[in-house]
Amino acid sequence: MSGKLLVPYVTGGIRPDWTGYVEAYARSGADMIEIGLPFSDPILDGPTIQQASYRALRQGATVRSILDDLTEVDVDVPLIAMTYYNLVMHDPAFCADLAAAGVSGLIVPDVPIDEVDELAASATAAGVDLVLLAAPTTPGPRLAAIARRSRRFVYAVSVMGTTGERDRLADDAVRLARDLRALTDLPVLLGFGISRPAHAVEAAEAADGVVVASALMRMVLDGADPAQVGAVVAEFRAALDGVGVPVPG
Ligand SMILES: O=P(O)(O)OC[C@@H](O)[C@@H](O)c1c[nH]c2ccccc12
Repeated sequence: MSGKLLVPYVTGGIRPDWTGYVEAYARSGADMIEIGLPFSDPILDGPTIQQASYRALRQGATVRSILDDLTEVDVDVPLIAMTYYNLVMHDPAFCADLAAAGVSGLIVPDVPIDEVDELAASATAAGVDLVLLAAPTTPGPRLAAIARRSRRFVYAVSVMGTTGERDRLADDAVRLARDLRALTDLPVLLGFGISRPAHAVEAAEAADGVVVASALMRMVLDGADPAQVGAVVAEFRAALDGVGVPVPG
């Protein structure tokens, strides 16, 4: 076992039985699970997660309905919510509601670090870890601040642009992960464009693990059931477990 972390994603409310994906991911070796709370204007998302968000919203998914669904889920794996600031900023109870539903982390990618104080305070008060993101163009001093203020892990965004599948890991990704590793003892997880187990292996040379979303959500949009998507999560798990382990013979 390499100890590399695997964080698969699912859009909350994508199907009536969507929590089945959460359970399948947990059984397939996920270390944490990212739950997208769909928002109508997901500016950082590429076509796959956009489509998943719209589909969930059309089916009536709300923050409330998703958190209610999650209270019924019994998994040992930490749940990390991801959403946009719009859904968070008007609701003083947002972080407390997450905690009450068993969610222990939060990613809000459109809050710049200079404006994160209020949200960070309410997350801390609720016992929710606010995960901050860094990008390949983030300047050094800012990178240090992000590394210092992030909780649970630091999210290293592998490319400038939107979420979505890519053919190969960006060169900048490995450099960013290395830079962050030098700044913090928290795990550094790479995300954006990790679409195949081979990408995860490459990413894990420098990072402590990966976030995988679009590659899984494309399957979900195409109708794959929890067991089928869980099988792909298990492939990522097996690939990461092989990192740094000598090949026998
Ligand atoms: O979809 P990808 O390329 O595998 O990347 C993960 C990413 O989608 C997921 O972590 C996430 C979904 N929406 C986001 C918005 C911003 C930052 C991160 C996210």
